[in-house]
Amino acid sequence: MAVFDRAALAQVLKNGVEKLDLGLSEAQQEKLLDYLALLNKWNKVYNLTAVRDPMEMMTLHVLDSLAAVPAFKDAQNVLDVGAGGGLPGVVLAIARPDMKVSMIDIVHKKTAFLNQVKAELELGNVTVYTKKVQELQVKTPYDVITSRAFADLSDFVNWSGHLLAEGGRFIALKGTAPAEERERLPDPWKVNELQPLQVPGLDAQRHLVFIGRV
Ligand SMILES: C[S@@+](CC[C@H](N)C(=O)[O-])C[C@H]1O[C@@H](n2cnc3c(N)ncnc32)[C@H](O)[C@@H]1O
Repeated sequence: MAVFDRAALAQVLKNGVEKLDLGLSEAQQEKLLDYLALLNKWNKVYNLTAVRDPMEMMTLHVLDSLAAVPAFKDAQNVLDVGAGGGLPGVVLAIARPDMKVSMIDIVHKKTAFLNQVKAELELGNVTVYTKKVQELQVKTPYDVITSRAFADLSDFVNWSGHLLAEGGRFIALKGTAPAEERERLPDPWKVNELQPLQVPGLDAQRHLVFIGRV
């Protein structure tokens, strides 16, 4: 089993943060490492991700989510749908402590983990829900709703559209984002932008799909 080499992981994180020009403090980078340590520990029992090697988790999960952070520049109140082990929600919450981040998942053991992360890392900007997103009702709608590896784009907007504020937008983190999936969005939704992402240390396609009301 691969060991959790914190010093080596810290170096890869530092290089990635510099490449992405995110300007995260040392304290934020330490929190990201603490999160990875928790994900690695709980994964052995809770099966939160199929990725088992901490160094792969750093690139495939943490840096992958960090690459999306600049897209949330103007966001104040974000929902991560199907957050699973906290990707991208926990990473966003650490990178942007000024932004409220809610995460929702139907699987109780995943949200138990997210609540544990919230408590241990003292993430006061995080809220966790255990239910189907279709059943979530909130007083204040979200200005950005995001997801990563969640569902087909049509299901994503159909199931969570009632939670998006007027003038808000969806940001889906996707691998290739096939044109066919982008083109058959139901009314009133349309893709406004498809932005390729470069994840440090990852030689694979990544895209952000921005969706808004027509
Ligand atoms: C493939 S995982 C992705 C997890 C995480 N976003 C990531 O990138 O690692 C999809 C997650 O969506 C959750 N999910 C599926 N249907 C859902 C629904 N209707 N409402 C909320 N969560 C849902 C699943 O339990 C699962 O944790």
